[in-house]
Amino acid sequence: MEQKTIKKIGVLTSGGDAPGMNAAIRAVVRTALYHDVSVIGIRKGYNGLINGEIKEMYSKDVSNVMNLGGTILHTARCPEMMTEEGQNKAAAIYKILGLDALVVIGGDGSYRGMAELAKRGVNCIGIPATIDLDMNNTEYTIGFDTAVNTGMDALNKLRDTSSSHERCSVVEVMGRDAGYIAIWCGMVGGAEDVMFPEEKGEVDSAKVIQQILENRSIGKRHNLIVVAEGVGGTQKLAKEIQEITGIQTRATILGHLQRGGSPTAVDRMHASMMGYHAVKAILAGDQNKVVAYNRGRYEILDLEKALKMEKTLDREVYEVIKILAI
Ligand SMILES: Nc1ncnc2c1ncn2[C@@H]1O[C@H](COP(=O)(O)OP(=O)(O)OP(=O)(O)O)[C@@H](O)[C@H]1O
Ligand SMILES: O=P(O)(O)OC[C@H]1O[C@](O)(CO)[C@@H](O)[C@@H]1O
Ligand SMILES: [Mg+2]
Repeated sequence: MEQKTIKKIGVLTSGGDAPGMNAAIRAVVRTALYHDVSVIGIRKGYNGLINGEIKEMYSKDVSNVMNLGGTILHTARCPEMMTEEGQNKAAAIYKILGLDALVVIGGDGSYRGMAELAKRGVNCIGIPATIDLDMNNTEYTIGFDTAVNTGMDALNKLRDTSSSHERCSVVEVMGRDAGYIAIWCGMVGGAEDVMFPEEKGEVDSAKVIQQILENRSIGKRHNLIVVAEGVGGTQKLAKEIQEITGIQTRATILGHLQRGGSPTAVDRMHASMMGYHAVKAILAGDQNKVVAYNRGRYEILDLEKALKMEKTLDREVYEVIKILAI
């Protein structure tokens, strides 16, 4: 079959913003322009596609963005894209714009949106970007490293004050459905315990309180507990710890702080390489693929297969956190 010449592609960012998205946009735009392919930037994720909020992008549009958090294309959660009507509209606009491919930079939900578009004749290429790291087909997602470094920095600061007052500090990090940020922050911040959504029935405040008391009995003068957003009840847990143990306890919810900030070198590197590989895949004639990073290499996987892959949170890290916390 004769390969179609690629002349014009679209790019959008979708779901929660993630530090490094701008570096990925830059790489997509500049790799495409280098190969004489024009690029249409679509604003506010799938919303912008449905409403035709677009702008042609030139090299200068991605100058000085590598170091910026957030996304210069803006992003959104788009309820309309969850409906057939919205999906049909998005696919129709893609065709009206005369795009040969659409690069979607986003998380697992954004990939599910891509699968709907693929069914309607849109050639989608995904770049994994979410601070949550909860994508089954790739060992890395853009934004995770920056978010964990932000969490670590906060834990360092909270350690200063909680050790000075000999208090317990309960810190809530992001992750509604996934505990990767919590587990990593727990390890690199030296927490005594971590509560994460994948524990399901096992999330147990009595166990955490028991651990705090044991650690105090062996001479620890302060405590640091990390809770993932998906577990919730952080304020309540802090109150319970204080009431039962008599130890002054403070709760801190880091919230959206973890989504912002200048991307780390790790995020800039992955974003640049993934953006480059996405465009190279389009030029090679690939249809409905995603870029992934596994076993130290960048890969191009089938979108359908990628969505069916499974990944489980590595509990070994959690076990090590517990061993190192004594
Ligand atoms: N099943 C689906 N069908 C069609 N579109 C979807 C589907 N799931 C999600 N989307 C679209 O993708 C958008 C982004 O998804 P979501 O809000 O889950 O964020 P994400 O891409 O997983 O990123 P993050 O988790 O980092 O915020 C949704 O707002 C919606 O427009
Ligand atoms: O910004 P929103 O829409 O409140 O979403 C928050 C969610 O987004 C994430 O930050 C991922 O982007 C999750 O960790 C969090 O649960
Ligand atoms: Mg997600």
